[in-house]
Amino acid sequence: MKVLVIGAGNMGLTYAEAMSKSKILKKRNIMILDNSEETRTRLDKISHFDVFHRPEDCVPKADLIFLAVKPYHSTDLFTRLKSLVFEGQIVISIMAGVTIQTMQDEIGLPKVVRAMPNLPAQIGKGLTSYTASEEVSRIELLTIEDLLCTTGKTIKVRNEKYIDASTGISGSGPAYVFYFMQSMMEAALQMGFSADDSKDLVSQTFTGAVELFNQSDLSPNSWMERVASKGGTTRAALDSMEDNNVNELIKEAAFAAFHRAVELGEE
Ligand SMILES: NC(=O)C1=CN([C@@H]2O[C@H](COP(=O)(O)OP(=O)(O)OC[C@H]3O[C@@H](n4cnc5c(N)ncnc54)[C@H](O)[C@@H]3O)[C@@H](O)[C@H]2O)C=CC1
Ligand SMILES: O=C(O)[C@@H]1CCC=N1
Repeated sequence: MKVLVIGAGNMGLTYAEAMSKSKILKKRNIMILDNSEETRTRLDKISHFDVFHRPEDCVPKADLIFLAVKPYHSTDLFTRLKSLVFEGQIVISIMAGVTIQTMQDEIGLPKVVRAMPNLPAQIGKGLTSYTASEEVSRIELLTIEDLLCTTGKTIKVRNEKYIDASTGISGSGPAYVFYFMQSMMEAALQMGFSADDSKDLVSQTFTGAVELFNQSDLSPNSWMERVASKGGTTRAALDSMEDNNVNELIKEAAFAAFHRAVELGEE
């Protein structure tokens, strides 16, 4: 099976690298198409990929076309793909918002998988949700799931609404965690810690808390109660967050991303 990854940015290259290490594909079975000369020059130095700049040289050779360009580049790309694709090819898209129906109509291929990964895929700790058009067979979907699993965990969702929803939770989610980390690092600096110490204080706190959570069946609320003593310091912090409605604001932010994903699909 030959896979063509279109768009070798943060996510496309991550998937190309991960898939190339899997047993499902041989290294030479991954092709990359990117329209940035700078990116292609950089990639040419990584010998295990065949890198292309003209769709006509690679699209007809692919069994599976993995789309990883920004959503606003998709329309031009679809127009170029339409005359080059042939029946039986499968499209996998990780683009936020862009719907299966749009890809079927604009590329002209019925077999489409829509997936939403996240940035920790870069270190094999990603979470990718996915769903497929009914034209994709169960066997094809099993192979695709194996490919998506090369970057971490996968969850199959019922329909595209959940792809947009997971964009608001796991797709954009790493940025919310970094937002929280940035705020805590700024607080540490204001308290007088050095930049290095601020980084250690915050990063080890996040790592430790997440590992505790992962190794137990307790909810985040139960863990919060274990940290907070009555009348103590943590209670003061949690009360301050409650008074400022932080819980609601975080949910509002996740829904903003969800709604933006839906909106991108309508643009
Ligand atoms: N960055 C993230 O955390 C996540 C991104 N995504 C989705 O992944 C997609 C890619 O995002 P990034 O990798 O962050 O973008 P990026 O900007 O790092 O990479 C996009 C690449 O596509 C190339 N490109 C643009 N138009 C092209 C065309 N017509 N033909 C060939 N190559 C073309 C660009 O040169 C660039 O190398 C987006 O649609 C985004 O919604 C999904 C989940 C997480
Ligand atoms: O911000 C974005 O649109 C993409 C989708 C999920 C993460 N990054």
